[in-house]
Amino acid sequence: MTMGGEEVWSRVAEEEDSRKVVGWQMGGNNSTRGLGVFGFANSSSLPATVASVIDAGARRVVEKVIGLNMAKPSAITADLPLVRSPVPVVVATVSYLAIVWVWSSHIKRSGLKPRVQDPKWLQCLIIAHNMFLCCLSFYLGLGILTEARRHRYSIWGNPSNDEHVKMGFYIYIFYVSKLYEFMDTVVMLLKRNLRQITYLHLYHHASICCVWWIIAHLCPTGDAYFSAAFNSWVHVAMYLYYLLAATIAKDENCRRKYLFWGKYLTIIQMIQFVAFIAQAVYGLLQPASYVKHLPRMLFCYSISLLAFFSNFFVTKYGKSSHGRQPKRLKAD
Ligand SMILES: CC(C)(COP(=O)(O)OP(=O)(O)OC[C@H]1O[C@@H](n2cnc3c(N)ncnc32)[C@H](O)[C@@H]1OP(=O)(O)O)[C@@H](O)C(=O)NCCC(=O)NCCSC(=O)CC(=O)O
Repeated sequence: MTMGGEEVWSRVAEEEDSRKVVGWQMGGNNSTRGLGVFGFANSSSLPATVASVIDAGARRVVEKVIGLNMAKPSAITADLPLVRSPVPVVVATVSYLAIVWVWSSHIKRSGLKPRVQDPKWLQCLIIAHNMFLCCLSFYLGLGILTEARRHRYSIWGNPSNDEHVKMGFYIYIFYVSKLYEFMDTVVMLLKRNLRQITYLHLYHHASICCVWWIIAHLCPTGDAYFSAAFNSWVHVAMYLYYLLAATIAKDENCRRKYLFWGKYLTIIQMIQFVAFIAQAVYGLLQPASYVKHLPRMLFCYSISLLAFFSNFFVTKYGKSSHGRQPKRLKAD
């Protein structure tokens, strides 16, 4: 029996499709994953091969290291851009670190000093960026608390619930905003403020979006509300601080007068991490209350951030009473 031309083409297309599907499906066993990779290699699509390897690798890390079950994504966010697969967040994070490394090395090598006066366009950019994040954080902080109240959430111990669609939407936006926050580092680089690009800053910015990808992907409701709401309100204050810092005159008296509260802001940030640690301990003691193994991740992550911020606090505010680093003397 012979096949007609159309039938042959549809067979070929089906095989091609199934090879791609195998490449993206990570629920299968090791041999099917391998097949997926070879499938892409055969169709000579290098980016797709790389993407499938990243996808498989990231899911494996989350499953093996954190112990989460990646086979059960949340129905609310399963098909939303930047959540469906870990590839965008991994690529964005690696590119972010690479760009920061190249750009800051260039600043160092060229001997460029921090700007004494920002040009107008940079001032406008920084003001717009901080205003945007301050308003977005306010919107998210208010929206998440309103939803939590509507669904009668307790402070902790709220299981994930795919019927809380609006809460899932807020957590999704919160996750995407963590990717946008890479702009903070761009601001530091444009100002050539290398003193601000610390291990704390890079660790925080590079890891937080991966942590929130996991939450947005698996459980964007229930107890996720607590950290998202708390952090949003902290960020309202933080971006107000940066907004003020970017608009006031750069002399020491002005900073002392208007930015003295930066120290208290850092303390509030540390209280925030202590609250997350307490929430994680509660989750570890009540394992049925949220997603299994997630409290363990939250615990380790919050401890690491608390350690970084404690070090920042001692370094920045320990030596001087008003919390400024040594003044810059020369213009670039
Ligand atoms: C007081 C803090 C909020 C900020 O500490 P800093 O050392 O950065 O503060 P600073 O006084 O030097 O900041 C003033 C300088 O920042 C510039 N600036 C303005 N807008 C900015 C922005 N969006 N991002 C980065 N810098 C910005 C100003 O123009 C000014 O430059 P110039 O000096 O030239 O005039 C602190 O508590 C803190 O967060 N420290 C960690 C540093 C960090 O990376 N924070 C953000 C992510 S951590 C985070 O977000 C944790 C959390 O989730 O709570």
